[in-house]
Amino acid sequence: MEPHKKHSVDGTTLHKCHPCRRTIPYRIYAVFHTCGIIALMYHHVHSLLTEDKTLIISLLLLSDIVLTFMWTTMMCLRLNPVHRSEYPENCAAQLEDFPKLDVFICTADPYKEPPMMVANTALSVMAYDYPSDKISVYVSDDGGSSLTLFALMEAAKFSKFWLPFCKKNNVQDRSPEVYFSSDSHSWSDEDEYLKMMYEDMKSRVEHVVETGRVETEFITCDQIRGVFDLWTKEFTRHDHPTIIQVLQNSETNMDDTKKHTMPNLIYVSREKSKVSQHNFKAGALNTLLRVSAVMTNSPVILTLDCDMYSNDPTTPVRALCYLTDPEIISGLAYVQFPQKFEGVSKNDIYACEFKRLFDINMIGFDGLMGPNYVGTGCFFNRRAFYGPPSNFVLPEIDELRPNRIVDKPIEAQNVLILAHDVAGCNYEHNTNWGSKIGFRYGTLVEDYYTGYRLHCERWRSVFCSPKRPAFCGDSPKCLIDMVSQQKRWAVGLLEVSLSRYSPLTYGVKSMGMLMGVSYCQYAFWAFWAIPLIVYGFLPQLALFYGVSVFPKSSELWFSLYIFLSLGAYAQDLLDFVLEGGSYRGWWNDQRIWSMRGFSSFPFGFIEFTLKTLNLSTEGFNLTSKANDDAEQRKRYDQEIFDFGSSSSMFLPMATMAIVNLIALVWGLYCLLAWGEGLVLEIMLVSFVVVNCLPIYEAMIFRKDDGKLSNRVCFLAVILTFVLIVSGYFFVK
Ligand SMILES: O=c1ccn([C@@H]2O[C@H](COP(=O)(O)OP(=O)(O)O[C@H]3O[C@H](CO)[C@@H](O)[C@H](O)[C@H]3O)[C@@H](O)[C@H]2O)c(=O)[nH]1
Ligand SMILES: [Mn+2]
Repeated sequence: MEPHKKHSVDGTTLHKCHPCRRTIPYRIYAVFHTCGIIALMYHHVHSLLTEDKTLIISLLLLSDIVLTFMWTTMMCLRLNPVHRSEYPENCAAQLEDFPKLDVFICTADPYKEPPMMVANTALSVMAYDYPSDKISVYVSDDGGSSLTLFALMEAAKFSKFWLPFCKKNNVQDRSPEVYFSSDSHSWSDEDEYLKMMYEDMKSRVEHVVETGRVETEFITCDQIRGVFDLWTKEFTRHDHPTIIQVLQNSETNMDDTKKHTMPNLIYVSREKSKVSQHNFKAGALNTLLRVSAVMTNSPVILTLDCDMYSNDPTTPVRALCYLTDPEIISGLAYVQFPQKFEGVSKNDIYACEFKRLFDINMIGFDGLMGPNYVGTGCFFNRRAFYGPPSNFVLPEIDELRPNRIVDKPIEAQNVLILAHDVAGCNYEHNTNWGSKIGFRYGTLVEDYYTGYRLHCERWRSVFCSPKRPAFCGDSPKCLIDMVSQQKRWAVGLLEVSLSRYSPLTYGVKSMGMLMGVSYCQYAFWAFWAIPLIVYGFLPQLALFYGVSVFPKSSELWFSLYIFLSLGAYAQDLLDFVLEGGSYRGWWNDQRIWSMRGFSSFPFGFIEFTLKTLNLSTEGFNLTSKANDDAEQRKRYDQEIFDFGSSSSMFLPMATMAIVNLIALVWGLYCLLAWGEGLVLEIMLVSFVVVNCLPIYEAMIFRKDDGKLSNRVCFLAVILTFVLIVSGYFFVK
């Protein structure tokens, strides 16, 4: 799609694409920055040959190579960013011809992902402004939990009232939890009545979750009473048969007013066995792909995480502006919406909004071949899972062909039998699932990897970012959750970058230079650890021993350092602010990025190594979405860092903070005592110290549960001592 191009069908415009105005200045700046980098590399090589600080200079050179590489990947995404707008009202004219829509919702643990949250997510999509009989919602429960099934059974009942209510009153918040807890509207009697019904259901579900079992008197729906008997004594989440339960059928179920049909709602918990691989979320999604192919086989698929409810009922029509455009559909794999989060603190202290990931880089990718897939809020063209646009890969059985027309009711006996069959844990043996068909296996970041492989097959994608967020989700709300999530991503990304499908080799070959290198920014994400750790310790230790690692302020190279670092930071800030971020938000973002460099990334490296050597079997650690610690919640809202667990992940950053503080004191002392000092080193150290202020606070001044544990502080002091002593041998 060329920039500035309008796409119209029969004279009505469906969508437009506008290049960003910053493109030209960015390209000009890139030329200067590149010259600067070349000069710096020359400087390093020259010093390496003429000076005798080989170790120090080699480490700096290595770091700067990584920084240069990362900057290049960002530059590729800054070459042609585009914004898009779409015109759903023009698309809505063809209501009759809307394609069927299958929605996939993933959940995996009723205690980390409260069933009520899953129910709300399901209700919010069932209530889309879209022909109800064309929507089918499939919930995949990897936790194999009767509690989740119970919540969905209740949701199905409630939806018969909720859906007509939303449509009649044109409610915008179609997640009942959001609607009933908002105070931006006045309450009618009908509202009150529905709210009561909702609260009733909520208390039943929460009661069941609390007691941990579904008692028979709670099961009001006779048709599905039997299914709960499947949870026998031998049933565990890692070992159980397939459960597929149709909770609502659009052919037979009407809403409360008997005017509208209801969407399909289907609960799926795939068969699990300890001895066969389940491939985490990618495996769950592939099961849904097959089960839905057997039951409804809709051409459009929306994937959602259970924590991402729909925040705008018109979203599917918006996606259709692209997915029904005959000019592009044959090559279009998916339409990705950004992940937006609710309840984020004012300045986002843990940088969990991921502005770079979900906004800034997205528009950059969109000007090339399209955004990467981020696991949720994405409308797929079903065909995209079956090989490249020009080269259809046949599934092993006819019933799974993406273009097959389904002509049997979803509850027909043989449909259900086949659905159970394709959800079996051994079904994928000797098939192309996970390698050539469906979501791709082999990494903990199935989303990134699947999108990447689709782009390698020369599929395209589109980024759609409407003003009103289309989906709202949950993000980590304490530090340990954040660093653990990031560690999982780091491991998953290393699994891609160091495989034979690395974007640097395979990617560049199959998608071209720009896309391939852009994809490297994530793939080599953990490599940020190298420059961060080197710059966090090396100049500081050198400072102790009066050794200069950077040019003196009188040298010309000094200005080069200032230009490159200020330039890179300023451009990062500019990206952030131009895409709607705040200055404080940016400050927090860069701080968290450097903290990850001392926690998630190095620990990700270690875990990846252990995994490769078969010494660890770490899987997919779910992020907890049950924030029920009130104290912790309060600290988060007040933007006070929460180090609340005594994890060794905090040790390197605590050590780094202490080393920098001592270095700063010592450096300033030298500067004052002798009137000359290592200016660049002191500037760097001061910047780090300012960034570390919350860490010092958590070490010394705080008494609450969120402070840095004594064990970590103690170890950090010892480690600092060891570093300083050993610094004598390699710095001097
Ligand atoms: O074995 C598993 C593990 C996870 N999930 C689901 O995967 C989703 C994402 O898990 P979450 O703990 O919320 O991880 P996040 O780090 O928040 O998720 C981001 O990163 C993941 C990849 O690591 C992507 O799958 C997600 O879409 C993306 O939002 C949830 O709906 C889970 O229920 C499963 O279905 N089966
Ligand atoms: Mn999540």
